Amino acid sequence: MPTPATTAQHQTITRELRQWIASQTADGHERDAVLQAMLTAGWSHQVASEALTETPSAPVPVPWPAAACSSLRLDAGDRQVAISTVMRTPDVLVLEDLLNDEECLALIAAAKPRLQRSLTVALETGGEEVHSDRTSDGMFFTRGENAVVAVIEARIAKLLGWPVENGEGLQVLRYGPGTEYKPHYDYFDPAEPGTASILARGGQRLATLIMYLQEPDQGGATVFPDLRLQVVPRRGSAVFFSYSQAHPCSQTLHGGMPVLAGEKWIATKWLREREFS
Ligand SMILES: O=C(O)CCC(=O)C(=O)O
Ligand SMILES: [Fe+2]
Repeated sequence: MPTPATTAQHQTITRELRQWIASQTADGHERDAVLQAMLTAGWSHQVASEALTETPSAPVPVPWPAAACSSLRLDAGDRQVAISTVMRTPDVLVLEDLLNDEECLALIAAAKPRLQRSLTVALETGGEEVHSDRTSDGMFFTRGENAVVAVIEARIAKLLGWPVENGEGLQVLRYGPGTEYKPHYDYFDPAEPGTASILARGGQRLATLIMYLQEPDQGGATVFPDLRLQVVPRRGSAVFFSYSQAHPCSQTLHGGMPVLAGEKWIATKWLREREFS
C-alpha cells in the first residue's frame, strides 16, 4: 500500500494510490475496508475519499430478469408482466401492468394516513433530513406489512430473481402540484462518512423499481438525464434500473420531474446486496 509523502494538509492523489485502489476493488474488497486501510496508512480522510470516488468499484451481480432481452412478457409468479422498453448498460426496463388498479388503490389508501414530508439520507451522519431537492410526502411500509404489500413483494422477487429479504420495505410517495425529486443517484456514496452504518443493514442498493400508483394530470415523468430518457408515470406500470457500481459511471442519475397538475403517487422497492434488516 503506497504511503503519503507529505503531511495530511498537503497530500494529493498519486498514481500509485489510484493503481492500488483499482487493484483492491478488482480483488473484491469492500470500499469501506479500502478506505480504512488508506486512513491507517496515513492518508487524510479527504484525499482517501476523493481517490475512492474517482475510482469505480468492481461491478457486482445485480438483479436482472434473464428473459428481459428475448421475451415479450416476464413471469412474475401470479401474473405475466409485459415489457415495453429494454435498455442495456445501463440496464433499464419499463414494465406494463405490474400492479392492477385495486392494488394501486389499496397501497394509496394504506399509505395516506401515514404520509410525512419526505426525508433524504443525510450522508454525513447516516441519519435523515428534510431537503429542498425532495418536496414529496412519503412513508415506508415494513416488509410483508399487510397482504397487498406481501403479494407485491413476492411478485417483484419472482420477476427480478432477487430474494424478498434483500429488499427494503416499500416506500410510497405522493407528489402534489409543484413538487418534484431533483436528479440523484439511489446508491449510497461510498466516500461519505455516514455510508458505513447504512451499508451495515444489507450492503449497497443495487437496483430500483419505481411503480406508478396514480398518474398526475400533467408532468411528473421519471427522468434519466444522462440517457435523455423520460418514463411516463402510468398507473400500474413501472420502471426498473440497476447499478452494479456505486458511481456516476452507472449513468443512473434520475429524478421525478415537477408535477404540473393533479397528484402523482409511486411505490419504490430498493434491492440490496444482502438481507436487509
Ligand atoms: O418520482 C420519481 O419518478 C422518482 C422517485 C425516485 O427517484 C426515488 O424515490 O428515489
Ligand atoms: Fe431515486
